[in-house]
Amino acid sequence: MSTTNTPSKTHSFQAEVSQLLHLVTHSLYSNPEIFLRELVSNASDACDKLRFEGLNNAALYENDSDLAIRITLDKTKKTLTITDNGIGLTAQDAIDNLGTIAKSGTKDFMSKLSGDQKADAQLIGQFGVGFYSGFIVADKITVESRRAGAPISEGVRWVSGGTGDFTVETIERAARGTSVILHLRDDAEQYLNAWQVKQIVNKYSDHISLPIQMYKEAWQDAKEENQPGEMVTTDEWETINSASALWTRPKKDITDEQYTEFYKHISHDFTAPLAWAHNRVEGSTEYTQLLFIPAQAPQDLYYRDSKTGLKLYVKRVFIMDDAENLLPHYLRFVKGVIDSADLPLNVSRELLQESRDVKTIREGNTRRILSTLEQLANSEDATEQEKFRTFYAQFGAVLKEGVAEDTGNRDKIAKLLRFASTTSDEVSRSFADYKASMIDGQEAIYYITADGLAAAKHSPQLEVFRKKGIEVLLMTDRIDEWALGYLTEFEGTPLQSVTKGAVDLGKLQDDDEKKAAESAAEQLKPLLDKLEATLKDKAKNVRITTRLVDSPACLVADEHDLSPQLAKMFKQMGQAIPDSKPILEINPEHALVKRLETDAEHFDDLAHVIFDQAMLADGDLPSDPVAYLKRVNAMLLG
Ligand SMILES: Nc1ncnc2c1ncn2[C@@H]1O[C@H](COP(=O)(O)OP(=O)(O)OP(=O)(O)O)[C@@H](O)[C@H]1O
Repeated sequence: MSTTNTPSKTHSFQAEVSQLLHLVTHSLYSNPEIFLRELVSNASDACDKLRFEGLNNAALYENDSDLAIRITLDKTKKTLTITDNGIGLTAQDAIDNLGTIAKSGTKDFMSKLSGDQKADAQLIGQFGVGFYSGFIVADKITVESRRAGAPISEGVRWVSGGTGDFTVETIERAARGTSVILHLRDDAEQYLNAWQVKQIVNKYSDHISLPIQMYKEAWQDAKEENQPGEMVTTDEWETINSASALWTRPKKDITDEQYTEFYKHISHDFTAPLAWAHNRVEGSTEYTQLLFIPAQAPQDLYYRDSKTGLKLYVKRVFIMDDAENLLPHYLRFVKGVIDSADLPLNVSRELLQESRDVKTIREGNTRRILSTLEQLANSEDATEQEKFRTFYAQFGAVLKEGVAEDTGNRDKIAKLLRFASTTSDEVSRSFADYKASMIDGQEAIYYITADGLAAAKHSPQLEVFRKKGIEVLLMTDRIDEWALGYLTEFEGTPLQSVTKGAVDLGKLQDDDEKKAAESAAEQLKPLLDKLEATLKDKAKNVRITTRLVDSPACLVADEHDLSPQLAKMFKQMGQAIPDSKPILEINPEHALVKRLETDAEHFDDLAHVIFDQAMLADGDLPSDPVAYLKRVNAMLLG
């Protein structure tokens, strides 16, 4: 037992902690029992940390290497205590870690709070807020701890009633590790019932790889005859969970609920995963993979320093979080565990980069994730299909990065891509679907990139495709243009942007159309020259097109120039790009174009208006909007 050494000192909680505690202590919880999951999870993390530090410093074990988590109940004092013999806390650790919010998951949670107590309480129930969840059931928490390897005299006692402050004092503590003592509220006395606590541990924490122990209960007959017997607590410890790392167990012994709980434990995501893949891989490199595909993108998915990668274990010893070398960057949304049988226990991040085993594991993981996604995408089952839709809505844009990043799997990734098209507003058309509905004589897969669905759908460039009944894929993700730069064909069929270069409809354009276009180009040569001269600051050149039906003109990029979309994206990213002017294509059949030939007086204004309107049709502003308006107004009044 512990004795006090120094007087206690009072500290204030960080403002966010006070805010969080106010909510925790003043709300009614839909799911109060999650406090146990959170505290057992912390105890397990503390043991993992000791195992890891112990690899280089066996003295930290203090001759006791049997790591375990113990839960004890004291009906008289009304306390529930969770004790671990993990890494423990120094006094400073206790001040720093139990007085501030470190966990990004908790910050995430705080940002989701609505201010509506009922809704927020529901959120805590699902989410859990780490250590502070203890205050859901306790009106006072005492933490007693000693850091592994520290002298007995350097134990610490941290006490708080869950309001603005906490006290910290130095104590003597023989046992290494931490005890979290919950002084239960009157309305939380059900957690003094051993049977109930066991149920909760089974529900949420069965996957924890350490033994979670409680005193065994045994039936005792009554001492006097005709009196009822009762369950009594013995002084023998009993392990109440399976106590083997979940990924080491055979698949058939693991329920969906257990997989889901495990996912929540490692990811801090409160939504169940969409799918998982669990395999023991044998061969030149041996490892176990347990990979999860989440149902919801984290907020930091696109941040440069977002947490990526998997937890790495070597022969069940925890080595590191976020081992980014185990997955390519475009699969950074995947969560899970890799347990390698071959890597050395002292493996460092630097070593991981060079290891052949790691390369093999990364390739294996990539294959597995892509095939899991393929299964969902191709499933006949409506629920599985819905899962793929959810996946794609959350992570489709990230997956596209793989087209550029992962040459070896480019074809596999291309099969998973989905787009809206001129025949479907829903992002559901695959390249294969597209190919299956190509019309006779069609030789390419046509696509257009634009800022949004409306701009894409109404683009003048699509007019001829509509007229001929040719489907065009509508690509509206910022990354599409860039990714498509790496994908020139799909299973032998070339991909062609309808906004780049001259439209080449190949066999789809009949001879009469071709001839008509050629003769128009010849006839209108003087007009084209004049337009080019007038618009020399805006357009690279001006030419006749057959792609337009209802619109007078459109802008296209030259075959080898950056498309306007990509140019815009690079500009937004602050990158310098060569200045390239678009080509103005005009529709010789359109009345406005015809007017150009006859109305010399308004030629200049009309030429500029036609150019600026082509910009507007692409969803862009004319370079001088006021000049544009003046010209239009003058013409309206003229
Ligand atoms: N049993 C324990 N032993 C040692 N340290 C602990 C223990 N419980 C909590 N801590 C310390 O307190 C910190 C705060 O715990 P909390 O549960 O609020 O968030 P967290 O555990 O950091 O979040 P995450 O679960 O994302 O790691 C932990 O990071 C850890 O340093």
